[in-house]
This record gives sequence, C-alpha cells and structure tokens, in this order.
Amino acid sequence: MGNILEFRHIDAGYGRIQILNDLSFSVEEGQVFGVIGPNGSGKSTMFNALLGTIRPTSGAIYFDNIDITRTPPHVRCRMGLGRTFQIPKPFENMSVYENVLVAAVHGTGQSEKKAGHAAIDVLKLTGLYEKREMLSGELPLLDRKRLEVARAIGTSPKLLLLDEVAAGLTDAEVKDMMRLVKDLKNTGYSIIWIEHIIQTMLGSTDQLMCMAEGQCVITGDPEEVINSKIVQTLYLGVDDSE
Ligand SMILES: Nc1ncnc2c1ncn2[C@@H]1O[C@H](COP(=O)(O)OP(=O)(O)OP(=O)(O)O)[C@@H](O)[C@H]1O
Repeated sequence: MGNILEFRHIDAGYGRIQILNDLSFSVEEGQVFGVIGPNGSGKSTMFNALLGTIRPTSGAIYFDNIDITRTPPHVRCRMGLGRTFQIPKPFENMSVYENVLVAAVHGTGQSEKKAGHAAIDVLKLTGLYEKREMLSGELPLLDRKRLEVARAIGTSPKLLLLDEVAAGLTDAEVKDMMRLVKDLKNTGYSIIWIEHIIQTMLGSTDQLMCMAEGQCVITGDPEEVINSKIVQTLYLGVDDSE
C-alpha cells in the first residue's frame, strides 16, 4: 500500500518560536504509526501542523497524495483527518450516543438519519453501545477515552490521530485500549498514535518514530527503535557513554 501521509521538511511553530525543524516522515496506509519523544519534543505540535491549526513556514504536507499544506482545518477534517484530545472533551450534558452523533453530523456533513446509523456502528466498535444512553459526564476515565476515540472516528476519518489515549489508565485499562486500537486497525483505519507509555507502543504499532527538538531522530520497527541507543539516551534518560 502507498503512503497516507507525508511530512516533507516541515518547519513550524508558534509566532516566532520555531518548534518543528525540518521534520520529515511518512505513514503507510493501514498501519499504526507510533510517535514517542521527550516532553516538549514537538509531538503535539506535529499534530497541530497536520490538522492545520498552525501553518508551516516551509515544507509540505501530503495527505492521501494531496498537498494540504495550505488547506484550512475544517476542510482537512472533511478530507478525512480525525483526532482525539489529550484531555477528553465530550459534551458532558449530552448522552454518549448524542456526542458521537454530533461528531458524525458535523464531521461528515451527512443527514442526521445516516449519521445515526454510523454512530451506532461506532459505539459498537468502541465498546460503548451498552452505555449509549448515559450522560458522557458520568463515564469513568477509560470510557471517556473510548468516547474520545468514538467521537474522532464518528467523523469517518481515513487517518485517525490518537493523542495519549492511554495516559492515566491502569495497566488493565491500557490493555483494553491497545485492543481497541488493534480493532480499529483491523477495521481499516490508518492511525498515528502519540503515547508516553513505551510498552503500549511496542505491542500495538507497526512503525515507531522518536522525535526530539522538533525532528525525527529515528523511525522504524518499534522494538529496534525502543532499543536504539538514541532512544535509550534521549527518551529514557539512559546514558550510553560508558
Ligand atoms: N501554543 C503554544 N505557544 C507557544 N509555545 C508552545 C505552544 N504549545 C506548545 N508550545 C511549546 O512547543 C514545544 C513543543 O511542545 P509540544 O506540546 O508539541 O511537545 P510534546 O512533545 O507534545 O510534549 P508533551 O509530551 O509534554 O505533550 C514546547 O516547548 C512547548 O512549550
């Protein structure tokens, strides 16, 4: 399969502060692409550049072989980019079902009836179907994270961006989340997954990239990346100089 995404030499940041420095990488269609890196290395900023909330000062981003570098964020969403937020942001006073429905209507522009069918499928896939009538504000953390994923896939993305969906979960819950990501992959989604928990990345990703100072320092087989000297030094703080 071809690439669903290519970052080509992206420089980007906030105002005059440059965070991404000549960032290049590509994601193959149908894969789970993990992203790790120390705090402040630019992982969320990469998502911001991809979603169009910040604009690169140079380089190009290709999504599904289309140059989207100057495409407005709402158009990118309709083109098939869906994201979760680090801190779940559901509409607390709406039911689980309504939260996914809103995402499906606004993200795809389809009728409420069609979006309603899609929302039910999404709730079944994410394990929330039995809880569809609950107010989202009443959900425990794992289910709030599931809902965050459900709202993102409610927009029918071709590429799903997961931002630390395992953060704050217990070990058993992390395993549930890993299973969900596998199910999503098997359903056909391409996924970029930013996460701090390295074990999660080992078991669930096809390719892994480590970022530092706004650049890709290594990318490849997850086990090789995690065991590489550069990652041991940079990310885990292990000094390999001895
Ligand atoms: N809105 C902003 N304005 C200015 N600087 C920002 C803004 N958002 C992030 N930064 C800075 O950009 C740098 C990269 O931050 P970013 O959140 O992309 O890193 P990260 O790798 O996602 O970190 P973490 O793992 O802690 O989430 C940091 O130095 C951060 O302080």
